[in-house]
Amino acid sequence: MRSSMLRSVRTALTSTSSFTRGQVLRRGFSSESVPERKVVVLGAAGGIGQPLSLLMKLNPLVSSLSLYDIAATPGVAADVSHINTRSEVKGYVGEENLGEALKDADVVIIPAGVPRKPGMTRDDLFNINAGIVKSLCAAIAKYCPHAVVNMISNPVNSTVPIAAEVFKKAGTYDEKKLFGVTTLDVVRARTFYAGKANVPVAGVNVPVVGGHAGVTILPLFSQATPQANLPHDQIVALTKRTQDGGTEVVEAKAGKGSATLSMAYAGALFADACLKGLNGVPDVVECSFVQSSVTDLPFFASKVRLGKNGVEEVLGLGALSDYEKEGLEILKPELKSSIEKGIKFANQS
Ligand SMILES: NC(=O)C1=CN([C@@H]2O[C@H](COP(=O)(O)OP(=O)(O)OC[C@H]3O[C@@H](n4cnc5c(N)ncnc54)[C@H](O)[C@@H]3O)[C@@H](O)[C@H]2O)C=CC1
Ligand SMILES: O=C([O-])CC(=O)C(=O)O
Repeated sequence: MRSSMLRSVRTALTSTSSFTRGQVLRRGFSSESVPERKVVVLGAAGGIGQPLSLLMKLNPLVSSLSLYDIAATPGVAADVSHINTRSEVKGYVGEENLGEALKDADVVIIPAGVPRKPGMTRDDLFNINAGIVKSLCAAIAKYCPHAVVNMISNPVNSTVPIAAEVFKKAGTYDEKKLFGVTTLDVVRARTFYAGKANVPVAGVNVPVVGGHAGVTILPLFSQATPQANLPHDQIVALTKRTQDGGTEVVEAKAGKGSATLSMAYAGALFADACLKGLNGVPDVVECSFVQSSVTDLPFFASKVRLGKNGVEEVLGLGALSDYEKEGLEILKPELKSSIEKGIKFANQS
């Protein structure tokens, strides 16, 4: 999956046409049948939004790219629109244009909201971001109720349940189409594991389950491929580093925000997987925070098979090590209360 996306990016950068015949054939489409797909980025002028918009402009599966923010989108859209790839780019600014931005969307990616500063938890963002997400989701329910939604705004453990409640109230909720983006946890786990195991990172995979904050992030290194049989103390250190990956970046940025570039990469990877699923590409599997019955919690991140309707199958956790079993029990109370906080907020007003 990753190599095919890199191929897509490379092709986009080197081709004057939107995508090559070879690429179209590799994806199993005739050039006539590559579907039109509209992708919307809400918060497109932000730290994540800008590089994510760039990466989506490089994705040959996108035919229409709609960039929305409360400020500065015309500049970002004008800039990105000059890139000679398939999609047509439009920029929208201000709430009065949100409906037009969203209309006919296939995939809506939401990196709108404030990022952390050192000393803050993701939950400290709740007060501001919950309201932003709630109003954006109300607009999605109104203008593109059938779109796949990729929620990046933190705290993901609460913003996804908020989105679900907003959609339920509007009568548009489809649990197959709502995803919390936890791909950055997987990206980090792969990178850190490859470093410790001393294996080429391109071939590494590590499922990451649970949620997207601190101990709720549970990387399953016992299922990492290739297997490296790392000693327990190294697994513990890798787990902790993956859980604290976001904080590592927040501290290094020293007040200038949180992960943006790696998040844009991860967000583009996940949106690409959703588009492939919508287009009927088989065996597209990514970890994501979705409505789930894998545990007793109503939302949970695990491997998900993506298809033409969004979630095709939520996959189980597989065999866990004792350390991972313990981690699963530790994460449940925090994840439960973050989910409940989101549900309560959405139903308050
Ligand atoms: N899921 C994940 O793995 C990750 C999530 N994040 C989260 O992503 C969010 C965005 O982070 P950054 O891009 O660094 O922040 P940023 O502050 O650079 O950008 C946020 C953008 O959202 C826009 N915005 C605010 N209210 C809006 C509204 N009502 N409608 C549309 N746009 C609106 C702002 O104008 C700004 O351009 C944060 O909540 C952050 O915590 C960040 C990294 C990883
Ligand atoms: O740490 C943060 O606040 C941003 C984030 O979610 C991440 O980088 O994983």
